[in-house]
Amino acid sequence: MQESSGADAASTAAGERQAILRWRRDERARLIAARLAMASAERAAAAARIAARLDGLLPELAGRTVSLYWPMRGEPDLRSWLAAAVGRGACCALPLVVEKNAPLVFRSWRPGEPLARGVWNIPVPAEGSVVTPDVVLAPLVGFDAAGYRLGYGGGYFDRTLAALPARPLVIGIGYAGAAIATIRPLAHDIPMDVIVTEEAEHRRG
Ligand SMILES: Nc1nc2c(c(=O)[nH]1)N(C=O)[C@@H](CNc1ccc(C(=O)N[C@@H](CCC(=O)O)C(=O)O)cc1)CN2
Ligand SMILES: Nc1ncnc2c1ncn2[C@@H]1O[C@H](COP(=O)(O)OP(=O)(O)OP(=O)(O)O)[C@@H](O)[C@H]1O
Repeated sequence: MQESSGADAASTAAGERQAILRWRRDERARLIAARLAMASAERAAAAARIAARLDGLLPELAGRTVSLYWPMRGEPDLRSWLAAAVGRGACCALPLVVEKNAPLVFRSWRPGEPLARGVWNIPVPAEGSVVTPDVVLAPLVGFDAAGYRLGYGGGYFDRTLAALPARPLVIGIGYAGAAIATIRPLAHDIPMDVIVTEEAEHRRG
């Protein structure tokens, strides 16, 4: 019957989605553990190489608004790059979860300005004004050759990029070891324009 095969198709699709979400949860755990197993000197060396690539990709920072992130769980630490970017005339910003399952908000921040604790205890600007970045550096847990990013599973960057009035330049940031064959993209996943690791720059398309 028409209805029952439609219902079967819908439940197959829902089952497949559940399987993908479970698989992603396991991949996240594996990739985060691998990253945390890197020696801190190795992570720092990789971050320095990522920073040098960013300088090549973003030679002109004056007047641009760039969102970064406060590193956690072994993410590449680009805070000294942020300080240098401010020195070159960029407005830097950090993301903030203002509401669960809603887009992120970006607040301007420069070294020395006060921080407060956000979700997961992530430091967030206490006072910065809300800005709309034209470059977004999105930390990633995993990525694939099509430019899709796996994050911590909150869907925050996808929601944020979907909600911004104009599409910023989106740069995924991670270690070369975060490469996987596919993140098994779903309809809501928005690919990065470029993914930068210590080893390479992967451009979409
Ligand atoms: N350094 C850094 N800051 C960042 C991000 C990031 O990836 N890195 N974010 C990038 O988005 C935002 C925070 N992202 C978050 C993503 C998920 C959850 C969270 O509560 N996750 C659930 C699991 C969700 C699920 O699997 O359904 C949990 O851990 O319980 C919290 C914050 C903003 N700040
Ligand atoms: N634009 C959107 N609108 C509504 N829900 C969304 C949107 N984008 C993502 N989601 C939901 O968020 C959930 C998590 O998405 P996903 O697994 O892609 O997160 P992530 O990219 O790993 O996390 P994050 O960006 O927070 O680091 C999914 O179940 C998805 O349905």
